Amino acid sequence: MSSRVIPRLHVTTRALADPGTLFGFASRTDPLIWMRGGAGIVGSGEALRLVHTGEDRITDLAADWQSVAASARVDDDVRLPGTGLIAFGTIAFSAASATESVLIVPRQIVGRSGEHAWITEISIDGEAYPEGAPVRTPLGESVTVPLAEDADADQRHQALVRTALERIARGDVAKVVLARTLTGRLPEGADRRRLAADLAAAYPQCWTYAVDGMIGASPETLISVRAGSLSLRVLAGTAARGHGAEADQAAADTLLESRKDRDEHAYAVRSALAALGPHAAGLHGQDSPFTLRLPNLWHLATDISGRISDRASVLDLIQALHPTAAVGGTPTAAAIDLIDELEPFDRGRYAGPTGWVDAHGNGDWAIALRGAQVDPAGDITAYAGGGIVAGSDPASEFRETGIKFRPIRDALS
Ligand SMILES: C=C(O[C@H]1C=CC=C(C(=O)O)[C@@H]1O)C(=O)O
Repeated sequence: MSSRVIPRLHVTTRALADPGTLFGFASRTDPLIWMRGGAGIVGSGEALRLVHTGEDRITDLAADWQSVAASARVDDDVRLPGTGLIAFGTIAFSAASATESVLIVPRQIVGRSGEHAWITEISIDGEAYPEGAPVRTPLGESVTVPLAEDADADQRHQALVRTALERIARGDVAKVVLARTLTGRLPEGADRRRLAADLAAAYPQCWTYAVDGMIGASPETLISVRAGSLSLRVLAGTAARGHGAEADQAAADTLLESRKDRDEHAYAVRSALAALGPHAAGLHGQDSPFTLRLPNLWHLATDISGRISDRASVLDLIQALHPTAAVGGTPTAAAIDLIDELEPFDRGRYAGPTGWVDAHGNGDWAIALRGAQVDPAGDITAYAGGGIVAGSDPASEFRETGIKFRPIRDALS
């Protein structure tokens, strides 16, 4: 499906005195946010929206973006990651999804990184240039929204996991990631920035994202690109935090020694390395995973970095990587077929790529986990899943999804 005609954008970035926290510069109803540890970018307004669906959604967005970048006039006084022409993106997990994959160029972006802060203004060529100072509005109150699940959600998820285990035993797949949903509704007028701000406060080590209603705090870096270098953090394998320091350390140690979790993790690392191989040189990661501590859980994690060998942009690398076995499975095509067969819902942007891209093909993208899609009317669908491999236990898998819902549940309570 194709986007509309590409307009010529005029982009100006200039340095800004310390703007304080950034959330207040985003729009209340449709915030564009990408933050981690107090640094990041927030956008308001919409200069351009590129939209695609289907099998070629990522390559089509990448091609459109190249045209936008090639024709834009950019005056960038700051020249840091996140300055100049930027689009925020959220991409549907599945080629079969009815949900749109989008790149959105805001009218205004306010950003900060360390000591530096900046404002970027974007106009469509020929238009009067937008005026000066960024406008911050106070964040609305947190809201309490119960997220509902069906009475038999536990039994249903366990039945799915058992079916997946049968298919694994039969040799159809070695790993498949299965998810479930919770639903709720934001009260009218609720400030969506508040949800993102609460997630960022509770999970400062995660990427807090908000793009086209997809809002969450993801620990998993799908891919970061900076001037020819790439890096990513692969996560797969999960354990609940223990109560008390000793039990907590024991939980991490058990996770690190768990054969089942190590297998689950290895599939995800292998799929990322295989996807990046044709585009990268000097790829390296740890020989064995480390345990990543988050407020709600432990993950097995591997950091990978390398150099881009073929001038691929961050969007090209997303096309190569998505879906990794952290959210799809192994082998990829058979796992995606199994997900389509077993999960009774369209994943939308859940487990899809979300992040930002600049005019040079740099950017940071996470896998859209630990979040929810909030539609314009306020309907919320939250998603969480887990990797199933030989040896997975259906009851534990259900509990694991419960732990992964905590960020969004807590932010709404
Ligand atoms: C699929 C999810 O998490 C993935 C990322 C980290 C650990 C995972 C796991 O242990 O199953 C999943 O692969 C999710 O949060 O919905």
